[in-house]
Amino acid sequence: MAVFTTVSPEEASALVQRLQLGTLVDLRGITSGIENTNYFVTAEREGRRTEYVLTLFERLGFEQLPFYLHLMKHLAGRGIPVPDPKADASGEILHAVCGKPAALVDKLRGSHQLAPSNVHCHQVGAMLARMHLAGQDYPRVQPNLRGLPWWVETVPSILPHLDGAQRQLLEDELAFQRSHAQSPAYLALPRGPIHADLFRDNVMFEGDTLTGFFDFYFAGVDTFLFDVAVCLNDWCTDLDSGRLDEGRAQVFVAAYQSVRPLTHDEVRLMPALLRAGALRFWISRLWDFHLPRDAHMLKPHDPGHFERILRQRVETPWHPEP
Ligand SMILES: Nc1ncnc2c1ncn2[C@@H]1O[C@H](COP(=O)(O)OP(=O)(O)O)[C@@H](O)[C@H]1O
Ligand SMILES: N[C@@H](CCOP(=O)(O)O)C(=O)O
Repeated sequence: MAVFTTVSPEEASALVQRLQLGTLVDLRGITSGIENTNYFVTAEREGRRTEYVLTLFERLGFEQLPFYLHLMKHLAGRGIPVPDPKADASGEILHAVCGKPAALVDKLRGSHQLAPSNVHCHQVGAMLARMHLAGQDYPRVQPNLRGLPWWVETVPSILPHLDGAQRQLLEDELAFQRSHAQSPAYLALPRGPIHADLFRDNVMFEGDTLTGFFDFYFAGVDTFLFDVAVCLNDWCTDLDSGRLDEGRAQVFVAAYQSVRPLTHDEVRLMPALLRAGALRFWISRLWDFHLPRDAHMLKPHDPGHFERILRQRVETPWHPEP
């Protein structure tokens, strides 16, 4: 489960009061998730109950968090359905609970769509593009902290845990991505704040209607194409084989392009970015699996899934239809 830090009702109650949200009526640990401690918090004010999500950040520090929290506020202010962080009387949205950095945000309505069809891919694609456009005037800058420099730093600690074929694949792909990242076409790709982890379990639907995106704590300034690739590798991928589902992928990209058309180079570089998106999550899953922080408390995701996806993307490059 992902409650690394136990929050008492007294501590949660003090926060709820400080944020002038009424009185605490319920506090429930959330057992999914792998990064942070999360609780559902219910508060009552003037006879009305509202649900929030309390997150205690277990890896990120006070210096990195303003980028994520203000980005959510910025996007929420522009009509993108993302949780709005709650401020105290002085306007501060980054709090401290149990000595850890913490935030309290709106709980989004709905549930995850874990078996997405074209209808869901269409909505995520269009909303992703809206989010990219809405983020373009966001003034804060922070790189994607799970980008190339982190891959380069992390791979040596993972290699001893792999067999020969896996080592070869990881080293070859890292070399390819390092060289690709120097190419003029890559360096000229459109950039801005991206979510960078918009998987099926970070999006909510009510029925077939998208109600929001959450979990912005891997966001950063990076190429928009990387965000599209991360989504295609999850929303439009057959989970057993790792193959891209051509139909869903075309729908996703067409919906994205109906809001923000891809440039010629974005279309051209799609295969390399699909590989980058697969590599990023293969590395983080291997890292969580072989070098866990607190093994009894979390269930690492299967790294083999992204190894399969990476092999598929190398063998079968994919471009969207014009
Ligand atoms: N703002 C939110 N609204 C509704 N549910 C949320 C929200 N934030 C988190 N959750 C729930 O908590 C779970 C774990 O959150 P997540 O951000 O994925 O954790 P972690 O960052 O630890 O991986 C999600 O799968 C979702 O069910
Ligand atoms: N989406 C990533 C893991 C990140 O965890 P999250 O629970 O914060 O989304 C993966 O599937 O490896």
